[in-house]
Amino acid sequence: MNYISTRGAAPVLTFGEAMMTGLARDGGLYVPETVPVMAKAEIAALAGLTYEEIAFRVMRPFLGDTFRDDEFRELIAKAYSGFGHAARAPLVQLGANHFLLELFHGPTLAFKDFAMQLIGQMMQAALAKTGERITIVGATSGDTGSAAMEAFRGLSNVDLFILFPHGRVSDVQRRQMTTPSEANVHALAMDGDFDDCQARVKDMFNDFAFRDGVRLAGVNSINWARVLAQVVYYFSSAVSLGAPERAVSFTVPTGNFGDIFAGYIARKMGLPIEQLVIATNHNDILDRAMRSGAYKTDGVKPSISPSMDIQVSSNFERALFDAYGRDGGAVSQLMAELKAGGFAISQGALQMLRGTFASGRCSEDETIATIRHAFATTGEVLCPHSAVGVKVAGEHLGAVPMITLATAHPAKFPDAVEAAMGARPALPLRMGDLFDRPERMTRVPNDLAALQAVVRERTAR
Ligand SMILES: Cc1ncc(COP(=O)(O)O)c(C=O)c1O
Ligand SMILES: N[C@@H](CCOP(=O)(O)O)C(=O)O
Repeated sequence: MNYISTRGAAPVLTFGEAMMTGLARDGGLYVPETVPVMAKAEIAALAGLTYEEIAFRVMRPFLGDTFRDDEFRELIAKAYSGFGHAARAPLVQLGANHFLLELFHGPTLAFKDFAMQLIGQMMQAALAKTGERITIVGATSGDTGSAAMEAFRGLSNVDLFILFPHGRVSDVQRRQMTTPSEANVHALAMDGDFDDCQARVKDMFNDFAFRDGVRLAGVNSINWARVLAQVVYYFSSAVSLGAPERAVSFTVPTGNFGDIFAGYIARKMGLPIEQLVIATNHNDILDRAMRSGAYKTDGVKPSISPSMDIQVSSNFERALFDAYGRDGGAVSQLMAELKAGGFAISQGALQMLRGTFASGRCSEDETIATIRHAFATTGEVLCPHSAVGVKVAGEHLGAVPMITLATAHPAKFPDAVEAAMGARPALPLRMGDLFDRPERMTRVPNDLAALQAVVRERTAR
């Protein structure tokens, strides 16, 4: 299985190489050259299997010979052993034909744990074979960072730096990143918004002297392995509702487009998905682009669903690559225009995107109202991101079951939940002392050279 860049000018890599490389050297994102298709009988055979076994069967065809089968099974087992629910990703019913996929039972209470716990295991296994030491730099609007800290803290061959927008993540998210005491993890509170953090991470990858000097790797969803691990729960939830005999639809709270792109891959693999609905908060660039055909940034607006406060939606590039007939030159041109503020999607590409994704947006007031309504009618306490999904899903219900992804635990965002319900959800017992632990973080400017200096200084030995 080969991996190629969305900009068409980087070396073709294996799965293992793409995982350790992160951003392609031409600035693009790696995607599989071809997507393996599962036969209907193979999908049907997933029903009733453990989450771990489904994960093995769904991901195995993408891996080539990076891991032996027994080794990969063991990595999967270790990755999900710390989850607080036997089903890993349980479904609960919200309405007649509407289900919620709870993706927040991992160690840091967000869907990021599904991929981050596995990539942590896979990277450790790969590094143990080569004896290498790497530096991971990641950008976060709150959840990727905490999940990465949990997955990589204490490892002797990894230094992890997480850039988060200062003052724009919830207190729980910040503390999840600033309270790990292990010396190999570093929380950097940067001036700016998430888009700035993500842009600086990509700048570091595009500075080859720096990149090669510190042996830079990435665990944002620029890393294909992150997207791949997220494909699994589309399969596990769909088969439990009758796929492949019965089609299902998904609504996905969306920011960086990684999670919904995983759904797109599941559909290409043969999973019968009727609708794939993008749900945005008031940072609605994706919804606007789908409606108007113009992808134009207009500044990140803080919201009560802060993890989705994103305008430059990294993985949209992967969808554009397919929408433009896998023309890397065309994608490079669009990304150059994006740096200057935006681009117009061609008619042909727009037609493909509209045929593939539906979309909707949810205002701040609607988010609050949805949390309140879901609790009153079902007893389910939604986090604000999941509420964005539930509200938009409500506009797309049809004959087939709709599955809305619940991407984080409500206790990560107690202020929004309290505003809706008048009560603050409690953190799980194992995290009960989060607010008593000492914090450790470094304030950094939105400046590439200054950030590189911090990374170099702390990785020098
Ligand atoms: C809680 C939560 N919901 C939704 C999203 C959006 O996911 P994606 O960036 O994959 O679109 C994020 C951030 O990624 C998140 O942390
Ligand atoms: N919402 C994310 C933003 C980064 O997304 P990623 O999937 O590319 O890592 C976060 O919580 O950090």
